[in-house]
Amino acid sequence: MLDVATDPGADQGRITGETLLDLRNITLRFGGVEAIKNISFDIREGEIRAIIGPNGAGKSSMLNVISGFYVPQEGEVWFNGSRRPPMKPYEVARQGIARTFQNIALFQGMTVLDNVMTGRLNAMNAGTMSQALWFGKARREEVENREKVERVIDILEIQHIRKVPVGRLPYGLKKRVELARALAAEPHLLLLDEPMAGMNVEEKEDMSRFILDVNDELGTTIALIEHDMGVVMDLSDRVVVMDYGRKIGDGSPDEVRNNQEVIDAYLGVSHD
Ligand SMILES: Nc1ncnc2c1ncn2[C@@H]1O[C@H](COP(=O)(O)OP(=O)(O)OP(=O)(O)O)[C@@H](O)[C@H]1O
Repeated sequence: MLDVATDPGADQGRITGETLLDLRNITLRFGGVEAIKNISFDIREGEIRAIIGPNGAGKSSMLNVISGFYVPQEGEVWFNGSRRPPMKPYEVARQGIARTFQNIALFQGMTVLDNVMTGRLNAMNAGTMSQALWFGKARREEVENREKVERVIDILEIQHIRKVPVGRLPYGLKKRVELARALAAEPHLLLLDEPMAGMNVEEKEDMSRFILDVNDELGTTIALIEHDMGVVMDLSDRVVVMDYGRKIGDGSPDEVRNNQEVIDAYLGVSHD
């Protein structure tokens, strides 16, 4: 049994598990620009991990390394205890890493339910022929897919809009549908790129609550980039801070809040 006092993953009274993702000495360059400079940090099973830093710090680049959109020139990515070879983003997704984007990327003309169902495409295995004939494995899979999608719809409280085309929804709800679609894939690790960007206070509160519910009820490990410091400090178990491609802080929200280099580079400047 895990012990809060002795378990290395216990931060601020919350127990998190073994290392799920381990980034070791990652360096990423775009021509002459070094977007990530020799950065190492890990993400533990079950935690909410924030990546913060001023504009241009390299946060999105880091998320893109994790999701396989960029392959770093140097360093190693370890996932679930194995070193990950260079992979295409769809292969990374199959390994159980899902993401949302800064700008909403949904099918605007399709209903909420259909959009969320597209999140399960990777998980569908039955052959085209049996799907066409609608029997056996394909039928069982369809029922199972619907059940999983319904659970996500339930947790994110979007039942009332399931038949509504996404294009007709307000911004905050669209972001929630995007979260639902990523979750429909049942990821081990969910990457959220600025999930609160462009939201009003009420929408941010809702989204924070849903992120906590997802982490709590589905046990999903979450890594997120976020600019709103109040949200970051409230939600996260641990925070990594980047500045000009370097890591300048890493620890609990309290540790990061009191780190002088972080205060100088970021918090002290724009978030007094
Ligand atoms: N595809 C690319 N080609 C060339 N340079 C890039 C590319 N993507 C990012 N960069 C550069 O890498 C650096 C880090 O950018 P990145 O977008 O990762 O920062 P960020 O912390 O996510 O910034 P923001 O908070 O503004 O989104 C910047 O100097 C940026 O101009």
